[in-house]
Amino acid sequence: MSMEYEEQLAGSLVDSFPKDFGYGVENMDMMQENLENSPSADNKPRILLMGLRRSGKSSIQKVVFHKMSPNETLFLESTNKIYKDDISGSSFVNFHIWDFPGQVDFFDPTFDYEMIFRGTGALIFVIDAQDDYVEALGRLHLTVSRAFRVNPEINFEVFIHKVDGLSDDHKIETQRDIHQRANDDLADASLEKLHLSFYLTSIYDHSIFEAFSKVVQKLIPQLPTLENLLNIFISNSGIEKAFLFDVVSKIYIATDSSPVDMQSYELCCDMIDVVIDVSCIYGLKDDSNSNAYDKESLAIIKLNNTTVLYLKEVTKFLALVCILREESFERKGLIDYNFHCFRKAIHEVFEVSSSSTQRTGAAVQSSPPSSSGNGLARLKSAALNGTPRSLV
Ligand SMILES: Nc1nc2c(ncn2[C@@H]2O[C@H](COP(=O)(O)OP(=O)(O)OP(=O)(O)O)[C@@H](O)[C@H]2O)c(=O)[nH]1
Repeated sequence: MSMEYEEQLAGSLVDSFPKDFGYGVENMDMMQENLENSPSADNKPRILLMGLRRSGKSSIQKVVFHKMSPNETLFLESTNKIYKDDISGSSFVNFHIWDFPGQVDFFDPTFDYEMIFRGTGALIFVIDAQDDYVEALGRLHLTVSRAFRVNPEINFEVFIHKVDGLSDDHKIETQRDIHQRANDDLADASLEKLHLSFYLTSIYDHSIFEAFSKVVQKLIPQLPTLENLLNIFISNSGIEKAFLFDVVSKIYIATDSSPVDMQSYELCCDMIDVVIDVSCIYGLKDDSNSNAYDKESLAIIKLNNTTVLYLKEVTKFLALVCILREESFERKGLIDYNFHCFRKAIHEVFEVSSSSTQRTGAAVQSSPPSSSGNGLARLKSAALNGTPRSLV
């Protein structure tokens, strides 16, 4: 079985990867040198955060990528200029997020929206669901129609945000209404080809991480290969669900093809918090070079409902988190062997993709989170400001 498994994994690596996005791999030193000399080193894909004033754009960015606790966002000041955030220093996901001030004036000659939209992978438009959203819908239409004309390849994502203040019925009704009106506006403008995806989000639960995961996944050209590897891994190991997580942001960059249920995702996010917290408190060595998340990172949590959570390091940025039944965990040797093959395959996937991005000069993840730099600081702050939920 194991040989077959390796063959299947190898087979699935034959896919060729589009070369426009770059992601993290582990043997980075050589690559970093090349990149520093590369003129296009800063040519990273862009995710734009747009929406009316106070809709929650900066909060989303701070909570997801800077581990700010949701309550602290109450004190965020209004953004007055475009804030460019390069989150690639400590995360697998290698892109820029541009947070726009509430009112972007497309008619302002100093605002070169063509240049901005041309290099954009995804445009997230945030609508405050607790407010009257008529004005926001008008703005959404103006923004996406302009962007679409400049670059029809952009993924248009609408976050119906702050839904923590809404009842379940109200949430569904708001989503239906916004969906209907936004698409009617597009149909009136003969823009039926422009596809909008909608998400109900809040920074006070995991919905914002889940939505961001889906946005980011659409930008990962290797996604089908990753899903394929995860499917093969879980079916040969008796595992029920597996997520490949970016540890710092807790975005899952891929999962197997069985449906994602929110509780499983939350459980896995919480496990990452626990592992990093415990590692920060008890796992760091005295020298300042040690890292809270490293090659040795591994955790097994047995729940009282015969479920086992299993976390293992895959790369400097990625962890595999699995949910399985206790009886399947009895074959831990098999799971570990299959994991070994899976890990090897993941490394090959990103080595192939990074060597192809190097050849084309596109951006790749250049600096792993050094213990003294951003990475550890963020992991440490993750430990201090983990998500506001306790273990489910
Ligand atoms: N209830 C609730 N409040 C939120 C949520 N997200 C953000 N907020 C609050 O919304 C307010 C505005 O958030 P910001 O992130 O500053 O909004 P912004 O869109 O960046 O605003 P500008 O910089 O003015 O464009 C803050 O008080 C946040 O605490 C959410 O999911 N739920």
